[in-house]
Amino acid sequence: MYFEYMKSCVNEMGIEFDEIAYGKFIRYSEMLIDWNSRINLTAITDMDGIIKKHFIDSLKIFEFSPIKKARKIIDVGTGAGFPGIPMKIINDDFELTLLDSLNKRIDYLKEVCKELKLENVDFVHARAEDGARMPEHREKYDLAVSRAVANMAVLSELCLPFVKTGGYFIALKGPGVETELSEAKKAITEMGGKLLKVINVAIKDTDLNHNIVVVEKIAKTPLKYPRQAGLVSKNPIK
Ligand SMILES: C[S@@+](CC[C@H](N)C(=O)[O-])C[C@H]1O[C@@H](n2cnc3c(N)ncnc32)[C@H](O)[C@@H]1O
Repeated sequence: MYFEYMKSCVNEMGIEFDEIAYGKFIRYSEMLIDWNSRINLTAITDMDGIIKKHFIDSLKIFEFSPIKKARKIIDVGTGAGFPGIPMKIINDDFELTLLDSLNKRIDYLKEVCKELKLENVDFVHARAEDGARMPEHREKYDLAVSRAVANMAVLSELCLPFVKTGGYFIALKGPGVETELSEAKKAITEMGGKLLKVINVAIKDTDLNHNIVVVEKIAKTPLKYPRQAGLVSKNPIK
């Protein structure tokens, strides 16, 4: 029912979309609804909402086309797998790490990836503040992505330490991003980042207007960051 809709949204970004990918999205939506009755994953439970507000919203990240070249991507605070899993379904050319601080969500993500036969996916149960201090994760990624986890100042401290110099951190944001960005200038610079661009995207057949905030990593993050869990959100860098 949503095949043509998804195909046209994805094709618009210069990416192929076929029945196999569509079948995976449908199975993913079924698992999301099923697991959501036992563990809290999402407030959006109707098919139309899942397709547009979760799947297409996540895939809009490819509007910034240089990320098609990323080979190692981490999704910080992935929750029910957004945006990481939709990205992986339509483009299998990268290694994906899904990080979340809630173990029940990690269990669910493992089941989804097994069921959808998604390969080269790693699962990390940790707070981002701790994960980014682990040598196997620190400055090891071409791209860190995150949606609906924290404001830009906090998120920059949580995500940029994972990114290699020359890589990107991308936050998927709703309206009102300008205020957040003006309050995050210092945090982005401190973490070795530079705001590259904000891409405004519309989701077809909805009134949703979202923003893809692209930050380039231009220098190493000082070792004192991220600060310990609790401090980052309680006392954001300003
Ligand atoms: C509102 S949900 C958003 C989930 C998903 N990214 C989405 O867009 O639907 C926020 C998620 O971030 C996780 N989270 C919040 N703070 C975190 C932190 N410091 N480190 C790791 N995960 C965190 C929560 O456990 C939750 O799963």
